[in-house]
Amino acid sequence: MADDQSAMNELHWLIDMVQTIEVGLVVLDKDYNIQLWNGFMENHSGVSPNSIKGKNLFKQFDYLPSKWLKHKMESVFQLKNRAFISWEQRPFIFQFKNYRPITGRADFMYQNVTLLPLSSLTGEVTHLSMIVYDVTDVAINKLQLKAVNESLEVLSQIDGLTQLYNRRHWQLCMQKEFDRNSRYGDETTLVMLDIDNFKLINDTYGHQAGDKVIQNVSHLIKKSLRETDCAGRYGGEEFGVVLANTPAANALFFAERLRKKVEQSETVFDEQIIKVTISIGICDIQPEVLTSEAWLCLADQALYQAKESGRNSCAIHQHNNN
Ligand SMILES: Nc1nc2c(ncn2[C@@H]2O[C@H](COP(=O)(O)OP(=O)(O)OP(=O)(O)O)[C@@H](O)[C@H]2O)c(=O)[nH]1
Repeated sequence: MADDQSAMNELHWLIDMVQTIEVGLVVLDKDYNIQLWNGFMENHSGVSPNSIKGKNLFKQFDYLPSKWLKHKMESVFQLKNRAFISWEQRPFIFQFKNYRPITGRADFMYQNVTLLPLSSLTGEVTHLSMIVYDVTDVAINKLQLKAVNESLEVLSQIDGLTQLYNRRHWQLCMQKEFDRNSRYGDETTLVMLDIDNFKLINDTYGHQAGDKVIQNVSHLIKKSLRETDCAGRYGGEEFGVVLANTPAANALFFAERLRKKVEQSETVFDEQIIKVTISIGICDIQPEVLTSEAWLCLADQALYQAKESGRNSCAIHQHNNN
């Protein structure tokens, strides 16, 4: 008798907690009919448990991304696994207003949602539970930080993906070297390089894999530099390196070393090994090169030549006086 009383108490407490907890709890049957709708869901939707019990979730909330969400729910039923939906994937599932004072600027409640299979006494998954977490504070903080970082990054000289100089800053750097060369006649060489058949990498492995390849090549470039060299990401998968105090013949050593390093390296993405090669164009400054733009153009022509000769190779621009 005492045990019964205690069990009843426990059940009562549990029900009380389910109703008052600051987390949304919904139980659905296999036809997506609502079997449980706790106090959190009632408070934020304005719909009471009594009025919604037995109703179809997707008919009741026609804004829900039904195809996508049903697909996720189906997999929970079939695989008997949990599924998670992060606010970064979709800011919210339920359109609830945000009432939090600190993050008052958010128009809606950001949510993380867990889908949980619920088994019957026979072990069969007959229902699933949606657990809805209000993560507005975390999301707003993260978004604000991201916005600040983004504006700082735009202002800075560094390319976000590769951590090399961005195009704008690299071009300034190249211009400075060109001017210095005009004044002091130092030997300076420009090296332009480009990942071969990069479109194919993106098409085969996806853009994220492509980004990782770009990062890997950038890393190898960085490791090959001396302190006085200046490397930047000129375009998507094209890079420029200004080698100060280096004649073209020596730049070829640098270029060949880098070409081989890239050829031998591997980028691992999603357990797949991706191998790439690069083509390289080299151009030093001779009297006929009158501007930094012309210098860049000649190095680019040499790069084109390297591509034409079958890729994975280096080409030096031959000046008319040579
Ligand atoms: N993943 C990724 N791809 C990029 C980025 N920037 C540019 N690309 C892609 O790089 C590819 C460059 O392709 P193309 O210019 O045709 O050259 P390619 O396929 O490398 O061929 P070759 O240069 O002739 O060897 C394009 O598909 C761009 O979309 C980036 O930041 N990340």
